[in-house]
Amino acid sequence: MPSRPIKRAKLTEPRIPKESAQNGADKHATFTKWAQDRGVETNGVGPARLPGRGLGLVTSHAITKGERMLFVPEKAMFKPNAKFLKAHALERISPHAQLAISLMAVANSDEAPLASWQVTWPNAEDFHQTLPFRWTKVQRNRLPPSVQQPLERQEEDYRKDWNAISNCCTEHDWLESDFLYSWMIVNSRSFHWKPPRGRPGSMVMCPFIDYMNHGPSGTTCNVFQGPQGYEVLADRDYEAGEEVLATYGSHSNDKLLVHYGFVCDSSADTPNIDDDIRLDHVLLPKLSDNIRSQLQDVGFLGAYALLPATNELCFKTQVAVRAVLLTCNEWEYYMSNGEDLSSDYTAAVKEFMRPLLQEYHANAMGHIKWLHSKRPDGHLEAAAGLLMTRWKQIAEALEAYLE
Ligand SMILES: C[S@@+](CC[C@H](N)C(=O)[O-])C[C@H]1O[C@@H](n2cnc3c(N)ncnc32)[C@H](O)[C@@H]1O
Repeated sequence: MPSRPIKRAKLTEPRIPKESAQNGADKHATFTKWAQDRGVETNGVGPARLPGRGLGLVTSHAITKGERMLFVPEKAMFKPNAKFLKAHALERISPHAQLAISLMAVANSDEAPLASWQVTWPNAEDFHQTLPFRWTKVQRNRLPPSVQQPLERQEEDYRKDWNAISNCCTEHDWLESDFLYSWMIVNSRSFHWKPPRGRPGSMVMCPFIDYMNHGPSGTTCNVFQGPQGYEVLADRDYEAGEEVLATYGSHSNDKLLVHYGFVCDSSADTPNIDDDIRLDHVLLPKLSDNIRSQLQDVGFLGAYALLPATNELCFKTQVAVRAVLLTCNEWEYYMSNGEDLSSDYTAAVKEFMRPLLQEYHANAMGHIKWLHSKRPDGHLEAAAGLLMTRWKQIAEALEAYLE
């Protein structure tokens, strides 16, 4: 293969100083030292490889509830390069693009000051496998309908960002694939930082905390922004060897899949209060224009869902179906009070939804069968594995409700 000029060096292959050009545990030890030299405090936690989730943070000794596990001072954060952005008239591009292009600039500089950190990040191929944004058309056509909209939005955001910085990349002879990689790194590992004393906020990268994997609300450590930096406190007592999680937000698995390329457990045995099974594509076509317009007026049009953790339809769905079944008076009473005026319509709502959910269940089973037929031995590659997991969650939630 012809060698490429240094300026075009890919972010996937950062120029790495000799002392950090190591494999496995060594590169993490080098990075840990690099982070500590910049003021990052670690207490009893370190990186480890975990099946099915890349790297994560694991306790090396017992930790008591409330103890500080990590601290990342502001000075250790990587921030958008204001000087670079100003020089290229890029101050008004999105915060995401500002951070991504600043990351590219630093990675392509002669010093490559983040190299020890970069080698701990996933490579472009990891993103291609797990992010629907990078999947083939065939794989994307197998996604649940509820995932299509956020996926289109993400693509639109990326396209806007690329259009905004493409001239700058041409000027520096940087490739779009490098920007895309940088954009995906920011997408999956950045934080919002609002400095004290009213200084403007931005998206930033925080060394070490970015090892932390996600857990649903109520199952994770407390990660919060203090005046000096980001802090992680133990939410409970930990034994040595336990994974320490953060929550990226109370996101459904659809959102986690589109945005981060994974899904959390979500079943009756492992209830995940953040997950929902979106039903817009089954319910909206059954609502007349008149009903839709009434729902729009009261802010209840769309975002209908089945909640697997409680095995119930969400309140919005209850309202929408009651808009079809009840008189105007009864419907308004239900909306205001959360209960029916006279007889309880919960069973009638369920009967209304039953054929729609049965059809969606048949659809889910069709996808599961197709995925299984591709690899009857069960060894699915990453994208197919994620699709299989999500369709199984959808099918199980629908079955539980229909029972
Ligand atoms: C901030 S990074 C966490 C560190 C990452 N696991 C790594 O190997 O570098 C976020 C990425 O970790 C993975 N991840 C986070 N939480 C996960 C989870 N609960 N299950 C599986 N993968 C997870 C996803 O690929 C996500 O985009």
